[in-house]
Amino acid sequence: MKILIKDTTVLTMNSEAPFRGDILIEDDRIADIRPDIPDADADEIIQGTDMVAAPGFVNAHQHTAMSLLRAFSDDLKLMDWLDKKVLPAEARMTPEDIYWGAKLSMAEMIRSGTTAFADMYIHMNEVACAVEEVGMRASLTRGMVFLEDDGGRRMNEALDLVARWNGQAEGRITTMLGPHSPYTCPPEPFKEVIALAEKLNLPVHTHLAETKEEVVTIRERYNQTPAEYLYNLGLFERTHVLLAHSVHLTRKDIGLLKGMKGGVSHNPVSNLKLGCGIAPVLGMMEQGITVGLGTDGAGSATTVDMFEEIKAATWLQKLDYGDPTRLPALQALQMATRESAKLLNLRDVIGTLEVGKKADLILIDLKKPHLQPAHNLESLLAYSANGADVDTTIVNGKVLMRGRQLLTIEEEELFKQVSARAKRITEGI
Ligand SMILES: CSC[C@H]1O[C@@H](n2cnc3c(O)ncnc32)[C@H](O)[C@@H]1O
Ligand SMILES: [Zn+2]
Repeated sequence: MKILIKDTTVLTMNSEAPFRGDILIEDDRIADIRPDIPDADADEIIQGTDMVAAPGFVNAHQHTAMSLLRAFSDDLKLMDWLDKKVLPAEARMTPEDIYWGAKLSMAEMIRSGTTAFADMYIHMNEVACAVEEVGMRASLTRGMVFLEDDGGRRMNEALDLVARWNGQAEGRITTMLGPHSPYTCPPEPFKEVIALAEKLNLPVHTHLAETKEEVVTIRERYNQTPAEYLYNLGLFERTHVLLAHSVHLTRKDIGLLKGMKGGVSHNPVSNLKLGCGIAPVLGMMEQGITVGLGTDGAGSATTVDMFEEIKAATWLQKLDYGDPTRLPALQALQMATRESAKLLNLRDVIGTLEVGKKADLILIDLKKPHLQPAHNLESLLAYSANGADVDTTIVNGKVLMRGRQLLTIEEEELFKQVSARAKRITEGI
């Protein structure tokens, strides 16, 4: 199968300036990028005039099925929100609910230009089924809380997910192990997970230092910061690690993360809405730590549109430093693409438009009042564009949305399913 995107503006997300050209996709890969590629034997030609072709966004931290809890409970502190609202609702979620919730998030992600995501949640087999069907790329993790003895059930589910799904769906699905956080995972089970991750060569996906309360709790329990806790367990030297949040880090903590494989998913909209604080994004980057972008679940962030994260990320750093030159447009866009791809351990696979990489890309329609005139494309995309400007979304060489029509998700049925399920799950809570 050959798809030729003609006469478009190519933004690779590497350092070169945007340029006019064609993009040839052969099967699942980008085969050529240059002006005037002959269209003789293309199976499909997409006219890219007035569009920007860019790598699809990589959402580095999601709880996809939490879309079922969108706008269910807002304006609460993290622990009140989790304990009083989210956990009771999650206890009612069936595997089928998770399947439909994940699909709802995927519809929103495809519509807003995300092609890959990292997900930590429960009933992940159903999320994998939805990913296989819908055609996105995902790194899936069974989130594990070890606050009471479950006879190894969560760990078995995590390993079962790995055995069944790692490398499946034409290689679009990869897996990680997911101890939820320092405050829900005591040292012994955490160490067990780290040993397994090292043995099975799997990355670890966890939350870190999201709130000040977490810092106080870990100090009371272990006389350490949350980052010291993970460091002293040996996590950073043993495997690739994806750390969500990392808002409350000391200078010393940042030093402990330096040199780690993997890095940090910054989730600025969730952090803003839950009043968590501003992550030391530039401080981490100065130490060479990879910082990508994620939304967190729609239950906290309310949307999973990466354009919102890009805006929030850059504006927060400008505000924090009182300096508008900080975290400029291209760097914020790179966080959402190339840097997040590194966090998913897919550095050589996706995240930039390059010949030989997987064909995960989007076309953004510039013929919109808020995207004219086109003085500077990077500024337009980072500061003016939104998810609804995405015209076409392609993953692994397959078109998932063309002209804003979803091709692998039937939305009428989806909306019917999620509204009934969301009502049942949340009733009376
Ligand atoms: C055990 S699966 C993952 C678990 O994480 C919960 N969660 C959602 N958002 C957050 C957040 O911002 N911080 C910590 N934990 C979060 C989710 O509800 C699941 O229970
Ligand atoms: Zn999270």
